[in-house]
Amino acid sequence: MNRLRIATRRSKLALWQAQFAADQLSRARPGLAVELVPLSTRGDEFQSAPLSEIGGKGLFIKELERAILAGEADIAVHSMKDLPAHLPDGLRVPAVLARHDPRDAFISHQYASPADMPAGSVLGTSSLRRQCLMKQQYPQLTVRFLRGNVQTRLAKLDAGEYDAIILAASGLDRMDLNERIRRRLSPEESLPSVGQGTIGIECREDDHEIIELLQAVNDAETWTRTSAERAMNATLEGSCSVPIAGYAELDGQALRIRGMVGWPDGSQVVRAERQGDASEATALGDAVGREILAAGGREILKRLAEDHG
Ligand SMILES: NCc1[nH]cc(CCC(=O)O)c1CC(=O)O
Repeated sequence: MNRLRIATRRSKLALWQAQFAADQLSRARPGLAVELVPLSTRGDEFQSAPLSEIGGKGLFIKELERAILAGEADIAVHSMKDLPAHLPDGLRVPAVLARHDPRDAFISHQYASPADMPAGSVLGTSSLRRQCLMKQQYPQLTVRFLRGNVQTRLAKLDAGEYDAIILAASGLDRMDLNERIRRRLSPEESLPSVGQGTIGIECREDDHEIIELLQAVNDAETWTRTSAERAMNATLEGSCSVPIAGYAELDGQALRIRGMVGWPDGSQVVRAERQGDASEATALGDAVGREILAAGGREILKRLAEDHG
């Protein structure tokens, strides 16, 4: 193999991430000719509708997966946050790159943190997780729907449509827009999304040559954290139409994973956490998921599924 084709979405952030992965792969295999294959996805084309109405998270990645399965690309580079709990048959993610900042970022012209926002202030986010966690702590806020790529969302804030917005810190760091960040929210303030800040690489599960190449850029620590978070998500059967968070940290071999499921208006939040050895990552993630289900999460997920018909 001397040529590697990388399927990517066309947004600036997606292209940056694909190029970042391309650079790491080129370093791991000098002489490899890496090229990007930019594709349009339904999620990018229908930016004004709520994701849950146009088909959910999978929309951003289906076209990239189709291209790999059709042999039009060898790999696809994704934000792990955008990958559903279960991958389609025939595909796998053999590598994740070293995680960037997993935290949520608070951005505002007037306010330094969510706690400073007076009653009735408008916070922009279309993440049900961010909405739920902010409303739980600051019920006086009005949360308003906000979609579009990172640049579009910042432009809507600047146009005065919102008093503040929340975005992933990693996306802003990658786009060199981090001077816009007023506060990086701690996991206690805003428990991150499963996979946030992590770039993953997907390929065909029978493509052994590519899998071997990808393993050279895999980051072991990120892999362990991702495994724990995704195991929790799989147990909860998480989708993007549900407020779900899952965040794992590693200190040497000591793994800590925290998770939550909530009601979108913040009126209910169920949390659980486990600590254990890194070798037990998936079991710990699964245990957090099961504890959340038993402590009221199952009821919340059932009611949300009924609401969405
Ligand atoms: N929901 C879209 C999305 N998917 C991944 C990121 C950020 C990059 C990452 O998590 O690595 C973003 C933007 C955001 O949430 O602000």
